[in-house]
Formats: sequence, C-alpha cells, structure tokens
Amino acid sequence: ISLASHIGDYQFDNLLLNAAGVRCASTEELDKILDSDAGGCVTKSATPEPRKGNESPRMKATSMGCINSMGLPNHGLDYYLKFATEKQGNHGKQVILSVAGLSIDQNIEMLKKVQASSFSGLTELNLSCPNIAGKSQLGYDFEAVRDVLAATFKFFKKPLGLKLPPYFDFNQFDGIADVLNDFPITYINSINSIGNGLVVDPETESVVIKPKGGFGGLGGDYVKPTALANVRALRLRLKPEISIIGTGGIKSGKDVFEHVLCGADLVQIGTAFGFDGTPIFERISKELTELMAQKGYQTLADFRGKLKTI
Ligand SMILES: C=Cc1c(C(=O)O)[nH]c(=O)[nH]c1=O
Repeated sequence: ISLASHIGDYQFDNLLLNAAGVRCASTEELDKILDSDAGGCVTKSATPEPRKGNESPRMKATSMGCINSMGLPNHGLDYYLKFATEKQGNHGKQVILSVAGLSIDQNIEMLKKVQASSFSGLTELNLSCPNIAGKSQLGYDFEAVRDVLAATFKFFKKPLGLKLPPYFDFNQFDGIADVLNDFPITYINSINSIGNGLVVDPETESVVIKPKGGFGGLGGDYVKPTALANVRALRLRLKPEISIIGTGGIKSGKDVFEHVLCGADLVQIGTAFGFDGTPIFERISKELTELMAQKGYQTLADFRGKLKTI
C-alpha cells in the first residue's frame, strides 16, 4: 500500500505535510518535521522582513480545535528561502516555501526574490491571512486575485501554489475558479482557517485572545465540513492541471481519506499537529494504511475524487 502522491513534477513519498503556521517558524521545528514520517514540510508564511506578530494571548486551544490571531510572526523571507534552498534535493522530502505579503506590492517583491534565487521548489502564496488588523483576506477579492496573478506570471516561472480562504457560497466557488483557471497555477491549498470567529469564556465573561477584540481564525473540528466542501467544489471546477492540497480538520487517517475522496492530492495538518507534534504523522499514516487495506485500495489514486453522491 502506498501513500505516495505528487504535485506537478514534485514527488512526495507520503501525502502528509504540516500546515503553514504550526510548529514551523524555526529551522529546528522544520527539521523535526523533515525527520518525521511527514512527506515534507511547509514554512511559516514569510513577510519581507521579520515580524513579532500580534500581542499575546494570540492562540487558544478549545475542545473543538483552536482560535488564533498570531499576526504573522516570522523570521522574514531570507531565513526561509535559505532553509528551503539548502534542503532541496536531499531528504527526498519537499520543503514548500510559504509567503504572505501585507500588500500586493510585498507579494510581488517577495516572488521576484524567489524567482531570482536558486530555490527550485514549490512556493505557496498565502492569499488568506485573516489576522492583520485593517487588512482583509485578499482571497475574497476576486479581481484583486486576478491582478496579483496577472502581475506575478509576467515574471514568475517557478511552480506556484495558492493558499485560499474558505468559501461559503456556490457563486464564490464559481468566482474564484473562473480566476484560477486563467493562470498556470501548480496547486491550490484549501482551506486556511475560518477567519474572524469568536470564542467566549462564560466563566470570565471574556474573549480568550487579545488581538482584534478576540476575533480570530478557527481551526480543527470547527472547520472540517467547510474544508471538505472547498476541496470538493474546487476539484469539480478547476482544470485538472491544478492540483489540490486539502487542509482543515484532519486528526485521523479517516479524515485524510475523506479529503482524498473529495479530490485532495496532498493534505496538511495544522491544529492537530499543534496538539500532538510530529508523532501524528506516523499515527495517521498507519491509520490511513489500515483503512485502505480494509477497503482493498493499494494507492491514493484508487479512490481520489471518487466521492459518491446520492
Ligand atoms: C499568515 C497568517 C495567518 C495566521 C497568522 O499568522 O495570524 N493565522 C492563520 O490562521 N492563517 C494565516 O494565514
């Protein structure tokens, strides 16, 4: 039984990755993921310069997942570009470089730097950070997405993935797919956290995180049905050359199976990886392998995208 998969020409012996932002801000954390059963890793989304991020408390675990408003704390693009470039070729595991500018100009500036570098791996452009005060998620402004992609593909010739926010309406699925199908995108990654949720503590009668009056991105059990819907809806609408990474609500082999049934080529684990650490990759690989054996599947292609309707 094989858990191998690919994104474009990039091979992964295991379809499991971490989700950007979780235990992946330092090279030590990234090396731990590469040394685990994960098929590769993705860096914390980078900004042009290092950032401290939002004030704490900025993340809170709950019984159903977590809420965060980290505010893009990271060591800056050069730090991650250096790491990703050093790692390419060895480990047999891909390092995906995630970038999240605070403006279209910053995104273009960073992608120009990546294009000019010797990095030959996958770059993930994050269009969906919900936690920068005063900044809306670019992924909800379809014409802005079209502008960014048009400007990007004038000079960017390396493989590019997009981290998308969750969409909640068929007009939105149609709208974003119409834009994405016009460009040579290597993959899309759905979903980022469900933005601007609110967790309240009835004991203290207070919010639980400090930034933005307590509003933050939701991950974990809160988001799995929305994540599966976005993977499925985009798989049905996007041209086959665009691969899909499924992210959201994964904490077991069964959850991975559901994402692949909906069309995912790879999957990323955020909240649950935050709770369990790198042993989760071995556990979930075992659970998925057992589930596939019970069902008589040898490879992910045997069931990918084959969700039945009734
Ligand atoms: C890149 C910033 C993000 C953050 C953050 O750094 O606050 N949190 C998320 O849930 N998703 C993001 O995309």
